[in-house]
Amino acid sequence: MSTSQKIFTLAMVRKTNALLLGLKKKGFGEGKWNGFGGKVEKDETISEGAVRELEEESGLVAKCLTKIGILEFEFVGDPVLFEVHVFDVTQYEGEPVETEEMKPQWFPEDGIPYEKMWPDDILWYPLYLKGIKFRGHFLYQGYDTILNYTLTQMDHL
Ligand SMILES: Cc1cc(-c2ccco2)c2oc(N)nc2c1
Repeated sequence: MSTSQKIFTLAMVRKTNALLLGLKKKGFGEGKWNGFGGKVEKDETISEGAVRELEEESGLVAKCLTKIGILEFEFVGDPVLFEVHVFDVTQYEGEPVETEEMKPQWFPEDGIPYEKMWPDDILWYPLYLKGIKFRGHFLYQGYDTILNYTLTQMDHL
């Protein structure tokens, strides 16, 4: 089966015991709280794409990113495979601002609104918050149901 891969970024911005999430106001994932990210353009590296998307969507300029995960998403009946590179951002400049795409809000690590997020998040956030790197593959049916998944701890990414 011919699957095409599309590379996306997801930047998770953290400060002491709190995580910055954005409410997606339109487009893919509308109505869900998520990290900040999007497509990687042809003329940029994956981490350059992550820095660009974070600034476009939140106004924050990442000064240091750490690759912490790779998530693959496929949807029943759709040959496109989403390959999402997840980064942890703890050093950044600026204050988060609402943009056309995203309404940012800080959440305490023990108050993450999983019921208003992608269903995979509740599965890998606990690893992320413990500093464990991961690789996951999720088969979605529609945007709200995971039919099956694998999630593996990785020592290096
Ligand atoms: C299918 C899917 C896509 C993304 C995504 C696209 C761009 C950045 O992330 C997700 O992000 C999360 N947390 N679950 C996700 C599921």
